[in-house]
Amino acid sequence: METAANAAPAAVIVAIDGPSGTGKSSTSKSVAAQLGLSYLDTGAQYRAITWWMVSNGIDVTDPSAIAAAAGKPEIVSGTDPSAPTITVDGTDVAGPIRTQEVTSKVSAVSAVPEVRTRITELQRSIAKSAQRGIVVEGRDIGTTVLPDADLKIFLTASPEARAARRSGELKGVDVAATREALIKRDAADSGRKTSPLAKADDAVEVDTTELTLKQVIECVVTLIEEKRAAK
Ligand SMILES: Nc1ncnc2c1ncn2[C@@H]1O[C@H](COP(=O)(O)OP(=O)(O)O)[C@@H](O)[C@H]1O
Ligand SMILES: Nc1ccn([C@@H]2O[C@H](COP(=O)(O)OP(=O)(O)O)[C@@H](O)[C@H]2O)c(=O)n1
Repeated sequence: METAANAAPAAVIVAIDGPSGTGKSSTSKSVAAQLGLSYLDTGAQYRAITWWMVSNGIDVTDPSAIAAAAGKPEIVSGTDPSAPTITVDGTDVAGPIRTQEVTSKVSAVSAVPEVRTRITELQRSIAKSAQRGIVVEGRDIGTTVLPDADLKIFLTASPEARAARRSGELKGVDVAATREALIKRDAADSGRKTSPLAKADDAVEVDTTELTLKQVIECVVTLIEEKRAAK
């Protein structure tokens, strides 16, 4: 039998939200790997359902067509932070979900309430089954998906820093065009009626503009360790 002295630490649920390019994915993966937690990229799930809609000829400018199809694809997320996976109906879509086409259409699909209800249920069930705890990153995790999370972080950074980071990844893509596309997507994600991108009242805001990725990771690990110690 385990005693209090050698018992495994209690499962910890961490929500990391914020706009594109603030460092959510890199921070969440690294923190989860360091602390032995699971990891869930909820943006990848919205991208996956968008990829399926586009691939199946659904008109993504028509919310009723999106709503009618929202229950059809089966989306499965692998939660190992060192090798996260995403499949749709058994097909690995990790590459196709990152195309410009999917990126430009994902905000319209993710704004449809039927899509959000379905994906939110999936996210809650994944978080519940993570025995050691999980880091979940997205836009509405602290506000809507996991309002009882042990720790909520809201990452921000200037549009210039975010655009420079993103265009550094997408080789050859212009920084100014990337900045405009990011600002447009932020506005759509923040302005939608159902669970918009927003900071939860009890989230810790971290501005990453002037921080290195290593500093952001250290900051989040420290906050989690403080929460665990207080549990
Ligand atoms: N603090 C930081 N300083 C510099 N580059 C960063 C920082 N945080 C993340 N990056 C880089 O910016 C890019 C976008 O980061 P990512 O974690 O994918 O952001 P998000 O998930 O919020 O969109 C990646 O190439 C990542 O390595
Ligand atoms: N919890 C979430 C996560 C993502 N999303 C949507 O999914 C899109 C892609 O999210 P992402 O995290 O992959 O975006 P990037 O930060 O990689 O650019 C966002 O622009 C939102 O429209 C959402 O609505 N809710």
